[in-house]
Amino acid sequence: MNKIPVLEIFGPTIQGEGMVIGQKTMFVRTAGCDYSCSWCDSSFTWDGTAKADIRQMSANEIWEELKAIGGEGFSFVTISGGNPALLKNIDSLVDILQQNHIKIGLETQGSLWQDWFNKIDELTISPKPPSSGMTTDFNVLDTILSKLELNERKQNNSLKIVVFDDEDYEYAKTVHARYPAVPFFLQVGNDDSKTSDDGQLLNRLLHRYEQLINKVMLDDSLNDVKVLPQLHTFIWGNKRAV
Ligand SMILES: C[S@@+](CC[C@H](N)C(=O)[O-])C[C@H]1O[C@@H](n2cnc3c(N)ncnc32)[C@H](O)[C@@H]1O
Ligand SMILES: Nc1nc2[nH]cc(C(=O)O)c2c(=O)[nH]1
Ligand code: SF4
Ligand SMILES: [Mg+2]
Repeated sequence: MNKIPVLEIFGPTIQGEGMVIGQKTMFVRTAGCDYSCSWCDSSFTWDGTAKADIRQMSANEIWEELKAIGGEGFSFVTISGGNPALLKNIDSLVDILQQNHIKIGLETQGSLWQDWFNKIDELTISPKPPSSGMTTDFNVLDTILSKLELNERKQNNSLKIVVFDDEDYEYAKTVHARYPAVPFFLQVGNDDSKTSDDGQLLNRLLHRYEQLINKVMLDDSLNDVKVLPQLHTFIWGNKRAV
């Protein structure tokens, strides 16, 4: 079957995270994940609660829907999930987007490789810290990062670690020390990703952002790093598909 399981197609919005934060983009969110992070803000992609909303779509159908929703108002598409790296046939979607001169971002956790990673313009790998309950297979991560390094295309890669607590922070330092040449982002963890009280959430996240900044500023082992919030949560809270 040549279809891609899709849960959401939305935008244009801004990329709220990481290496191209602020970028105007459409999103394609695939269903299914090989992880089950304790704090996943998109758990509906894998926990069965949105099973009825999954659509099996061809790459062409996804492209048509992107145009139907986004009109002429986009030149960038971000593929996220779930873990899009579970899906070999995203290759066909990547090809269609490139034929139409659309730049492509990818969000994935670094547990699986696909050859189509080589065609992604802005590739974010987000290994998971201890608080997620997941364990990083550093052999796999090494392989993925060395494949990207060998890639001749001039693409941009980055590592982005979400931090919830001190143990996560130490984990982030380990990852940065292992791959010092890869652009490195720290992201504030949202520990209340179900609340609909946007005001309270904003206060909480701003406070946590300040704490993370303060910590990094005093830390000589994290110098060439960028510390970011999830900008979209500041604006839209925990709302879905924004
Ligand atoms: C929902 S995931 C989907 C892509 C891929 N599975 C991954 O984890 O990289 C997209 C991004 O959201 C981050 N994320 C998920 N839950 C979060 C939370 N509660 N707070 C902050 N970031 C979160 C992930 O770490 C990842 O960088
Ligand atoms: N605006 C916005 N930015 C994002 N960056 C990463 C997202 C994701 O869920 O992968 C995301 C998202 O869902 N919305
Ligand atoms: S890897 Fe990403 S989508 Fe999968 S459970 Fe973790 S945060 Fe959620
Ligand atoms: Mg998200």
